[in-house]
Amino acid sequence: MLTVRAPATSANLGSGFDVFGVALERPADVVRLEKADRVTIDVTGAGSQYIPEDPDKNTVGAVADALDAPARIQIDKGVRPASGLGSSAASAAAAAVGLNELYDRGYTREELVPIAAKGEAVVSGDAHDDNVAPSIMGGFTIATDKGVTQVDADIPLVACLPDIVVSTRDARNVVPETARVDQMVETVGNAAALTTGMHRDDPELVGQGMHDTVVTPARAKLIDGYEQVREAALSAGATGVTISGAGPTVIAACAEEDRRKIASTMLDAFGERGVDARVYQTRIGGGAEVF
Ligand SMILES: Nc1ncnc2c1ncn2[C@@H]1O[C@H](COP(=O)(O)OP(=O)(O)OP(=O)(O)O)[C@@H](O)[C@H]1O
Ligand SMILES: N[C@@H](CCO)C(=O)O
Repeated sequence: MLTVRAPATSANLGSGFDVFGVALERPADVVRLEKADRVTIDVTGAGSQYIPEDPDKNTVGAVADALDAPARIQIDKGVRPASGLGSSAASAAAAAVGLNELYDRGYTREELVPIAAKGEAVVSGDAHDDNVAPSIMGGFTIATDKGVTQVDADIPLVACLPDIVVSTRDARNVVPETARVDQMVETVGNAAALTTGMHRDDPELVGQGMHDTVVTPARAKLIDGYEQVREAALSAGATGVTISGAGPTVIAACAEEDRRKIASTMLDAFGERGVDARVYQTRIGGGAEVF
């Protein structure tokens, strides 16, 4: 029996749509795996009532298939599904890391990323690497079709999850099909600033680089109160605010000393719109751990 803790993640970070991701120190999924003749899945914890236990419909089933590694898999969800915090990816990442070890398959962490992404294809129709990469490798990741570049980074973050459900599938349907050249120029500048900020552990530069005028405004319409929460976080000292993954979580980068105030301000701003929310005071953390 193996136990794996795989962290929640935040993909996109504004300027890095479908490319950037960070591992969060908390929350996380905890997955227990044991060799078996066939794949069985039990799910408990946050939002478990909405998560299928059928191996053909759960992200971990696709990973077990890809690794030819049947197992009894118990998932304790720390990350609510359809949250924008890489819920489905955290389970897939934990299964990939755990089954690789349980069956001694010998893949490196980077090689496990496309295997875990097969789980993401089950739920969103596309195999994105931008959540599974940081959940497996930790830190800040740049996932492209050439592979994954990983940097250990230390940036304080606030992730505020409203009681709204936005599925990745729905959020992808509102992504514009085209962008103007001036928006492309701005995005390149922001993505470069963010990447440099991650190398320097600089929350100002990371926050500046989270600005995005292409995908985020289209998706913000799916999140009641997004603009108010963003404004509130910025006025409380956040260096940058954007939608986490496909939403509805709103994520803010900040200096350590402002984190608590930003967290309560974001909760209040959702509350003023009549939207219940919960908040995680977190930071960029490590990848999946095996116990
Ligand atoms: N192991 C799993 N954990 C969580 N959700 C799962 C799992 N397996 C299948 N699902 C399904 O995946 C869907 C949630 O995935 P989705 O990609 O929409 O959200 P997310 O992973 O929280 O967000 P994002 O990818 O935007 O960060 C739900 O329909 C859920 O039932
Ligand atoms: N990059 C993906 C992350 C969610 O899987 C998106 O924003 O749609």
